[in-house]
Amino acid sequence: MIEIQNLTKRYGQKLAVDDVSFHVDRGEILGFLGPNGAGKSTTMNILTGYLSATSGECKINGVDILEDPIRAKRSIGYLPEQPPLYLDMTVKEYLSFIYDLKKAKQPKTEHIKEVCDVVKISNVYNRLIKNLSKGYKQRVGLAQALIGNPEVLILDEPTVGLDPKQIIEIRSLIKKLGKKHTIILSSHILSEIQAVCDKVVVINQGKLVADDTTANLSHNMSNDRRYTVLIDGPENEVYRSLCGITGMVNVDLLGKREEGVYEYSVEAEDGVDIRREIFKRLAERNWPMLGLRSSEMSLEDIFLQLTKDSGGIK
Ligand SMILES: Nc1ncnc2c1ncn2[C@@H]1O[C@H](COP(=O)(O)OP(=O)(O)OP(=O)(O)O)[C@@H](O)[C@H]1O
Repeated sequence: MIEIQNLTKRYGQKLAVDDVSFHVDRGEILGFLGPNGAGKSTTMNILTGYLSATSGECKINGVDILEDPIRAKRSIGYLPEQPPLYLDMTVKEYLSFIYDLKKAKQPKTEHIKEVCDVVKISNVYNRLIKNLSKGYKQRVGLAQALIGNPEVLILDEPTVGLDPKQIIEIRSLIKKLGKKHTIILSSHILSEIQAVCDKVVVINQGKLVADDTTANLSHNMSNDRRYTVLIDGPENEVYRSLCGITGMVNVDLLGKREEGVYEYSVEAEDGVDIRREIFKRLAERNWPMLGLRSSEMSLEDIFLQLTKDSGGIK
């Protein structure tokens, strides 16, 4: 659906995007991550036809954005970080204006009504945009992206500046939209990417440093087979017992969590699943296991690791 091949962009001497390739399949929600100045906006601007590339290809639905921008743009709904709203228009006037600009083909009144229903702004249809809350303005921004029913949605930090309730609402709306559209979502809120996206692409200093599913990234980058275990039992004996398990590489006592209850970090040899053996040993000694969780890295840890040379994240 979206195909980016060897994309490079130079601003004079500055190499902003350096030979980046990735693709997004139909119906996927892709998270696009990177620290400040990594080249995200440049990539998105090329993808949406606002900037030309120095070299490389960008195809939307098989159409090259540089060769046939008008056709390619028909498949794209774009919500920039600052939604392009005319504040002195009502929602109705604005969406009607956008409909005309995009030369949308759907029956006008029905289509605008349908879009308003999807993003839940029908109740403010006749209100001036400047009087709407930030969350509602963002929904109007999403509505303009949806006019014309484009297959691809490109959303640049769509939840920036919203309160937690609005963030949850917009996120679930994006998830819902993902059922019908292919979406690229740029965000610096990592939990958002983890909650909403199927796949994640990370760029750093113009280069692609990761392109995988969120689950795979977290799994592959983790020091495989690490768990945190919470055990009700005498600390030294439990420690020794855990150390004695075949395939155990390391046991660390993390600390006391309740009276008589201690938390341990355990690590097994590659390819060895020690969970059952831990359970059996503890059961034999009648030391209840109160919790066992995988210590796989969060997307936040992965992001920091992948971009650690760039001097901080946005
Ligand atoms: N018009 C321009 N002329 C020269 N350099 C530019 C121009 N636009 C961007 N850059 C540089 O290119 C690099 C990539 O910028 P870009 O805006 O794409 O990054 P970004 O990942 O979107 O960052 P942010 O998260 O801060 O928006 C940066 O070093 C930036 O300073």
